[in-house]
Amino acid sequence: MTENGTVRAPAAVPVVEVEDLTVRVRRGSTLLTLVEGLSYQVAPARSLAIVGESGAGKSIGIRAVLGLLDPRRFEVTGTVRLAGVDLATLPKAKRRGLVTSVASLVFQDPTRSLNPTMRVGPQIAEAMLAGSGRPDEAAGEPAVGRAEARRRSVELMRDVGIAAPEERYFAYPHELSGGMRQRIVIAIALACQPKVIFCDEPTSSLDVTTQAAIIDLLDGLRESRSIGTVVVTHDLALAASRAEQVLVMYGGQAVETLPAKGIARTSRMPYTQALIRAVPDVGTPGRPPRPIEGLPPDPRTPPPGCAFAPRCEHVRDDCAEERPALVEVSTGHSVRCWHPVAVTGQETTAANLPAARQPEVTR
Ligand SMILES: Nc1ncnc2c1ncn2[C@@H]1O[C@H](COP(=O)(O)OP(=O)(O)OP(=O)(O)O)[C@@H](O)[C@H]1O
Repeated sequence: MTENGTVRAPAAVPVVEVEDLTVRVRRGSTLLTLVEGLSYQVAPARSLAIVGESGAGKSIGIRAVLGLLDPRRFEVTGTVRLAGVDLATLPKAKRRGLVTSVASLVFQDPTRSLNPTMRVGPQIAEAMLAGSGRPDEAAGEPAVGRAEARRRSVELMRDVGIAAPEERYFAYPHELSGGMRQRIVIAIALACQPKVIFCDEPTSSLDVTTQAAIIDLLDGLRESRSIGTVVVTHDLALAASRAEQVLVMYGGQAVETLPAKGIARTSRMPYTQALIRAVPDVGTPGRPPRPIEGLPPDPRTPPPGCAFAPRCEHVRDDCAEERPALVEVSTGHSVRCWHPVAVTGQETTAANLPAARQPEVTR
């Protein structure tokens, strides 16, 4: 209740909340850390892009959230809440059901997600008929029957921009273009009426025009169906132009998280700035992209201090000594860096950070 007596609408429950997610893989008698202390949340109809070079831990991170990693090989710790439910509080059997009813995953390569021997429409209907694809059951209504699943699948095909869906329902995947196949994959992802869709490089196997069309489609669905999206991508330009919040990963950790708007001006982490400089800027032909020199850290030999220090052009002696913590520098903007860089290229002293949030010393 507010001071003038009006009732304030409750804040929407995030569709996904990840807290302190750490993933280790067993290698012989040792455990290698692939993702460490990852935290983020996404509200309904909001979008987060997770960006970073190959091997940063983006894909392993989302697979861990969705419980897709083999527990015999991977050790996953931390908290994952989907639509407000902490997965750890559910018995194993119910956990899978909740994940599949709340979250969907769209992979990079649609040909690998689709069954090549099955017509595309029935693949959507199958997803709907699977246990999680019975949205009416929760409301006490009967489960979807085959005829209804087929009718809804045709509707979904239309919703994802497939023309003449009644005919294409019977097409095999190889009879469709790459963009059409990815639309089918998105229709399958929608079949369970998810609250959040995770997309792992959803457009990198497609040509540029089709990429834009697929991203437009995902944006439209996010708004019209109030679905949260988490998009994993190498493409910082894509992330910055289409997501609301960007989380930059390096060496298995979040190194900067910030609003996407104006990221080129607002970023404070030298790694994010290096990623921005590596993007070809078609608007300024005189300024060629600058690839980041050197290689990301190997999880077998993690550096003792800041993981980016060996490649950072702003590195100082103390950077390689201890690992910096992720520190909030303004609302919605956190940086893991001992000497965050200001927009002008000048380094910010730790004294410029809020006193209670000085980078912690973690050994
Ligand atoms: N199945 C696996 N078993 C063991 N280690 C793995 C496995 N999959 C990935 N890794 C390791 O985990 C780390 C993170 O990989 P991940 O695929 O999450 O990176 P990424 O940021 O998604 O990169 P890319 O964009 O190339 O997919 C890498 O060091 C990788 O070698």
